[in-house]
Parts: sequence; C-alpha cells; structure tokens
Amino acid sequence: MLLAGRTLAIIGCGTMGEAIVAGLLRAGLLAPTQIVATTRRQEAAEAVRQRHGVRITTDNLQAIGEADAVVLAVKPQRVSKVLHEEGVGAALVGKTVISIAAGVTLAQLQSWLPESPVVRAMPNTPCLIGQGMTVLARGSRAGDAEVALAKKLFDTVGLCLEVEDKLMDAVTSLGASGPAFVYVMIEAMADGGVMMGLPRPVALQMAAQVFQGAARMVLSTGFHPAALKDQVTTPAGCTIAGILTMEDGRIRSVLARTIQEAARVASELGRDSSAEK
Ligand SMILES: NC(=O)C1=CN([C@@H]2O[C@H](COP(=O)(O)OP(=O)(O)OC[C@H]3O[C@@H](n4cnc5c(N)ncnc54)[C@H](OP(=O)(O)O)[C@@H]3O)[C@@H](O)[C@H]2O)C=CC1
Ligand SMILES: O=C(O)[C@@H]1CCC=N1
Repeated sequence: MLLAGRTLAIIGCGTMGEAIVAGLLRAGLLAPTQIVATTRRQEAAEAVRQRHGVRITTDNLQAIGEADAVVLAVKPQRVSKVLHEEGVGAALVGKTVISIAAGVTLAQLQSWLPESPVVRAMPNTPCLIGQGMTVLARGSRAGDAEVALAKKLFDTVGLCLEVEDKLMDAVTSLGASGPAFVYVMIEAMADGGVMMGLPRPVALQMAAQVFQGAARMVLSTGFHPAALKDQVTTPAGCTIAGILTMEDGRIRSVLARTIQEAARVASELGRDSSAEK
C-alpha cells in the first residue's frame, strides 16, 4: 500500500464518495481497513460494506476520530449541518479536510473549520475506473503537505490539477457535470446509428469507443481538435456533410452554453449550506 498507516474517512459514501472509495481500492492506494466511510441510513451503510469491505458507520464523529484525513462527500446543503454536529469541529482540528461539495466555497468551509487545513476538490464519477478528472483549490491553512495528500488521492484515480477557488464553479460544470453531458452525446449518436439500422448494442459500443478514441487523440497527440477534425474531413465527403448539420444545430454554442449554465447553477448550490445549520 502506498499510503501505509493512514486512514481516510469518507463522510457521505453515496455516488461520488463510493466512486472515490472504489477507485482508491482498485488502484491499491489504500486497503479496505484504511477507509472508514459513513452514510445517513444503516441499510446504505451495510450495502457499501458489502460492496467494498471498508469499515462503515452512520456515526460521523466516530469515523472522523479514526481518520488522519477526511473527505466530505455529502450534498452541498448538508455540509454545514454535518460540520456543526456535536464534537465534529473539534475532532477535525488539525486534520486535512477535503470537501467535494459543489458550490461550497473555501471561505465557507474555512469559516466553519477555522483550525483545519481545508482543500476543495471537484472530482467526477469516472474516478471509479481510474479515469477521473479532479481539480483542487487550497484553503488558507492548507500547506504543500495537505495539497500533496489530496493530489495523491486524486492522481491515483485519474488526472488532478490545481486552480484558484474562484474557478471551481467552472470546473464543477466542465469536469464534474461533464460526464453527464458526454453520456447524452453518446446516447444521441448511438440513436443515429440505430436510426440507420445498427443494432442498439453495436451502436452504443461504437459511440462510446469513438468518444474514447477521439479524446485520447486530443490528449496524446497534443494537436488542436480542429486539426484532428480536418484529418477526418475529406473534401466533398460525408464527414463535412455531417459537420455542417451539427453547425446548423448550433452545436458549439449549445455545448459552450451548457457549461456556462451548469457553472451558474453550481455557484448557487452552496447557499443552502450556509443557511442550514
Ligand atoms: N455525483 C457526482 O457526479 C458528483 C458529486 N459531487 C459532490 O459530491 C457530493 C455528494 O454527491 P452524490 O454522491 O452525488 O450524492 P449522494 O446522494 O449519492 O450521496 C450522499 C451521501 O451522503 C450521505 N449522507 C447524507 N446525510 C449524511 C449525514 N448527515 N452524515 C453522513 N452521511 C450523510 C448519504 O447517505 P444516505 O444514502 O444514507 O442518505 C449518501 O451516502 C455533493 O456535494 C456533490 O456536489 C462532486 C462531483 C461529482
Ligand atoms: O449535479 C450536481 O449538482 C453534482 C455536482 C457536479 C456533478 N454532480
């Protein structure tokens, strides 16, 4: 194990918390005994324990007490409530707290946890299979050691970058919501294949592999997407005919505005957390 002797608490082991747990276990960074996770409901706790063999409880204070570092993975509206549970603030003093809650700013987190180093992170569900995209921002009390720990966790389950907190709503939209936007595109392209007679499983597999192949071309060649597109578009061929149809549908502005709108909504998600104690 790369992180020998460390224990990580995941407070709120739902969709995203579980993706992180599964990704870390899959990569072998932590053993199941080095993760203690919490849920609100006992039956949810039992299901996570059965799937991953990690230690699990519905008692956040107990989990935090056993951990060196804590990932906060409850819904944004619940963050403040959890941090104000009796004893939790004191138990977190000096411990690295990594919040993945969308829209909850470092200023909010730091005001609730004045004596903890806080890192804000925005991962995405592909962390589950080691293909995540996570972006971090460091709080005022987080030093290089705390950021390095967070980076190690998220590097293990995909790519990890650091930005300033003011960019976190943009990264929430592009990076964390992004997979959902891509799933819609994969489904729509597969629908087109089905419309033209392909069996659904063939169309879906092809659409997903085309996205993966194209994405890897961008990442591994370093070429601009426009240059890669030009390689595919034979003069008077079928590809340019398809591209003009996309442009007629204003696909570029629709996709760019999608990111803009999701970022706007992300910026509002932390407000309830301030109100709810
Ligand atoms: N889903 C995604 O793709 C991404 C989500 N995020 C962020 O991750 C966070 C979690 O989202 P997501 O995983 O989708 O949400 P889920 O609803 O799937 O998970 C929330 C988890 O929190 C648990 N929970 C609720 N209240 C408490 C509590 N008081 N103490 C301990 N655990 C509690 C729930 O338990 P129970 O089931 O028992 O109620 C559940 O396990 C959010 O802040 C979101 O913004 C960030 C990036 C991507
Ligand atoms: O949709 C949401 O609010 C969460 C945060 C980013 C991805 N899912």
